[in-house]
Amino acid sequence: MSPRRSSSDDPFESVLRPPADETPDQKAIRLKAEEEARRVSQAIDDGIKAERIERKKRRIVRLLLLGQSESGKSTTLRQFQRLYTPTAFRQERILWRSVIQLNLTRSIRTILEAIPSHSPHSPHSPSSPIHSPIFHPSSPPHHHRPSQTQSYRERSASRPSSRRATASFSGVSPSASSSVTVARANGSNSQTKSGGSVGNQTRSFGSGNFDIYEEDLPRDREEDTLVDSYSAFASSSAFRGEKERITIPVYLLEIKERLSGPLRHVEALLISKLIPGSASEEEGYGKGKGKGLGSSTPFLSVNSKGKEPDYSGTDWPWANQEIFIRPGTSWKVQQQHQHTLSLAHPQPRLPPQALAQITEINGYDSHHPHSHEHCNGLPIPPVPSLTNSISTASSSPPPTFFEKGKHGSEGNSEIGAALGGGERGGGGVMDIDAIVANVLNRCREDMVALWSDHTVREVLKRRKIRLEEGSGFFLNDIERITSFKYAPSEDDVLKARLKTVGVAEYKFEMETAAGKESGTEWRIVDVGGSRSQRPTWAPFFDDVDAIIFLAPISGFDQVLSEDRSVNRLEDSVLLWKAVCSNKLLANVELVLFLNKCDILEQKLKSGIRLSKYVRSYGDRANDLETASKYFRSKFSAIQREYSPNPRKFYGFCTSVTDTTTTAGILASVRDMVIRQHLKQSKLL
Ligand SMILES: Nc1nc2c(ncn2[C@@H]2O[C@H](COP(=O)(O)OP(=O)(O)OP(=O)(O)O)[C@@H](O)[C@H]2O)c(=O)[nH]1
Ligand SMILES: [Mg+2]
Repeated sequence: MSPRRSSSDDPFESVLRPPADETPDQKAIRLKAEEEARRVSQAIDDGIKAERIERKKRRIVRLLLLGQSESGKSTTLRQFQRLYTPTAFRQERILWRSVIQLNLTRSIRTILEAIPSHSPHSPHSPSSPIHSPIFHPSSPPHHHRPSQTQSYRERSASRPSSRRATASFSGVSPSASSSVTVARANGSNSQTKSGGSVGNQTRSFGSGNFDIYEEDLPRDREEDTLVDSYSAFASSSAFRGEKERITIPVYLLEIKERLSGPLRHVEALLISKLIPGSASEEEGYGKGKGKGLGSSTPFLSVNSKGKEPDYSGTDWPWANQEIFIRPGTSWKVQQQHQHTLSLAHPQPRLPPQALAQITEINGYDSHHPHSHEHCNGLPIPPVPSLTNSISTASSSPPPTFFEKGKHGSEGNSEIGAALGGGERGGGGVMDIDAIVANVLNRCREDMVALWSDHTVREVLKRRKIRLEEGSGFFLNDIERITSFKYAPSEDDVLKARLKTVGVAEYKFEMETAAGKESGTEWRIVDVGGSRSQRPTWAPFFDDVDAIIFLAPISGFDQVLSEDRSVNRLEDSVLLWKAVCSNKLLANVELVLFLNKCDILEQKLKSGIRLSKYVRSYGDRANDLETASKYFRSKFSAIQREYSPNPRKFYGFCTSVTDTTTTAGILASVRDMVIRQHLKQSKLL
């Protein structure tokens, strides 16, 4: 085949070919024009290159934080802030108080919901509230062991035998060399409520790399049966041993009744404060779809008429939903505004530099279906200014919650009046912070009693609710957090949980010596990690210098809260594969944080065997060191196998809530990223 014929296959050739009858003059003109076109094209290329070099000279480093929801991305961001912009971090600390109060309130609510309520046959049904003559909140409840008890029997139903389950995940080919096998065992007491429990799975799942063993019954169904089947008056005084009856003392029912209303009210206030026009993310299941937060919120109902809010039933809009903040809502700015309005607790204004750190990426957000003006597809009416609308008698002494010996639902009425203020009259203004602090302080004793009660611990254990391992755990700090003077510590801010939805880029003008020396401006991009959020990541893959990928390896026995059919560890591995194999990221440095090692260690020490969930772990020692080494080698093998170009493996075992260890790791990451950045600048 002649070259001429071959080139005639090119559709451009006939167009670009010089005319056969071209004169020498015409040829000279054509060549000149072509030369000029080449010069222009070269100038454009040079311009682009110069711009890149200029940007690199300015040393703007862009770091992307990736990983599943609750993996620790935002916590890592906060660690960067703590280390490199300490002044702003210190000044922002107070703004986290509401988040921490909300985390605590929700943990208590989880406990309250775990305690069985009144039996339909019990005289302690809601229509006949408990008035125990021997109970007084000022005395520690555990000093009283009322003879009258309620109990429930754990169902001793036989469970189906182990069955091996497999299913394939699209886009990821199984690989023997990087395989991790995850198995699940029966009744292993190894699930946390907040992360979703493996035991809730009703269907099999897995991939070539993950073989999941499903042996449990669906947890929710089992628990419902547990609660429904208790008998009103058990004769046993305490426990009859494992798998037997637990008696629920009356004082616990009283605490439950006293706390439920006020805490829901506090929750409503805090949510309204953090996200006026609150929205709930429309994902996962078992979540209250179609319910907007409008004028029928408990807060508004108590506020407008001073009557007691109705917290019962399923109308509670946030009952099963995690609260999130969209970057576009600038909750810190919002809170700052509310603090400025506050009369009871005025706060200093944040310096503009602290506020300017939050860069909103509105162009992206505005296309997102979960815009903050909508809740589950329904428009949300604007929420009136809360600070101005809560009226109470600030000049009169604080209302006494328990001092008049009121119990049960009357306690709720009183606190409702204290909160709503309609009945109390008075012309003062009490801000949300003051009301929340007041209510939490008054609930303090009950909350402490609840969390320290061994019946409660047993109920939680039976229900496989492990709050200690979940996000936003503050139950060991109730006294401190419910004090009127409570101001969050650095550790508190790092432990606080606030879900991210959307994408936000944070600019770091380094305050510290280390940062200044490098002369580098850092831009850290934090993304939402839940499944519905992941399509938002790709637009940020362009022009990124490094990625910190967080894989919470403690999640080997948990499932995703947004999809309870997916094991957390399996999800992390699949995500890691996707990131490693992404062509856009082929030349990006990847840093892996095998995170939540502290929780992993706790789990292993408590006797949970990793090999029950990860079959390929085999008979290795069930300790942190061996487990983290094992995970490191697995993740490293995946990177090696899936990366389009060879790249170095940077893997760290982390607990990003721990300030000391994380400081060293972030310093190494920073140095490595800067070194790579400089190298690339020189290459340009
Ligand atoms: N004990 C412990 N808790 C951690 C660790 N890392 C993060 N957490 C906590 O886990 C919770 C979730 O962390 P986040 O940083 O909010 O998770 P995220 O990846 O940003 O999650 P999304 O915003 O939903 O994508 C927070 O309460 C953190 O304090 C860790 O290493 N150990
Ligand atoms: Mg986050």
